Amino acid sequence: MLEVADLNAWYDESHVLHGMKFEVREGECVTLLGRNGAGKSTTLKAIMGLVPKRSGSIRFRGAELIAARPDTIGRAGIGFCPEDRGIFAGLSVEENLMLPPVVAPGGMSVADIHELFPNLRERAKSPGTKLSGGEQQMLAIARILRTGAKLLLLDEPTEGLAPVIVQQIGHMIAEIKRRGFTVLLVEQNFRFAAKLADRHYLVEHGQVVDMIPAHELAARAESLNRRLGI
Ligand SMILES: Nc1ncnc2c1ncn2[C@@H]1O[C@H](COP(=O)(O)OP(=O)(O)OP(=O)(O)O)[C@@H](O)[C@H]1O
Repeated sequence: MLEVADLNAWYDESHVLHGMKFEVREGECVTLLGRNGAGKSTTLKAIMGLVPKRSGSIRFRGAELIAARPDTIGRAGIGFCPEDRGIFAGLSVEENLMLPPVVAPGGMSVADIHELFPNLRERAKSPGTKLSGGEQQMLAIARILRTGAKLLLLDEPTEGLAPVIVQQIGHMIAEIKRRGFTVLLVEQNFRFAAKLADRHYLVEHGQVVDMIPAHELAARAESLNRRLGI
């Protein structure tokens, strides 16, 4: 579904991604793991066309997106949930939910979203400012599901959340996957990622240095923890 090859990215003079290469198949949940500053968030931004300069190849469902603008990339069916979640504080939950345009058929209905995220139904009229971190995260994911995007890029969805909320987010991502969405997840919380993902890519210094299928994770956990600095 998504094939990234020889992806380079720069912030002004700073060369941050050095030939990233990985793929995500339809229906998979795949993670990018790595230490702080390894280039995981930049990889998601580069896929969305949100870095000042990038080169290489990003193929999504066969179409080359390396030269495409962010709006074209969104309309192609890729939804991005940034680390800061991007909730508009002055808008209600309902307004935030309805904000992104529908890009393709097959998105979830508001009723389906409310079934999956009951908190959002209860908080429909609340302003974005009144939401907890967990509710903001749910809203940020939920509003992508409405658009018909089939590939979700999630940047550290568990960051700063209490363990019980992290567990809820985990159940939601598993359910999203069960419903046929494909997920590319950036995570520092290795335990969380381990339960959800089919495969993991280890990122160091802007490159993929290893790929670990879920079934090899237990056997390789010790060396992986060392490399992640856990
Ligand atoms: N807007 C920016 N301008 C300049 N340099 C940046 C910018 N954003 C990130 N960087 C640099 O790019 C490198 C990769 O950062 P990135 O955020 O992609 O890493 P990461 O693996 O996601 O880590 P983290 O978990 O800390 O976000 C780091 O050296 C970082 O300082």
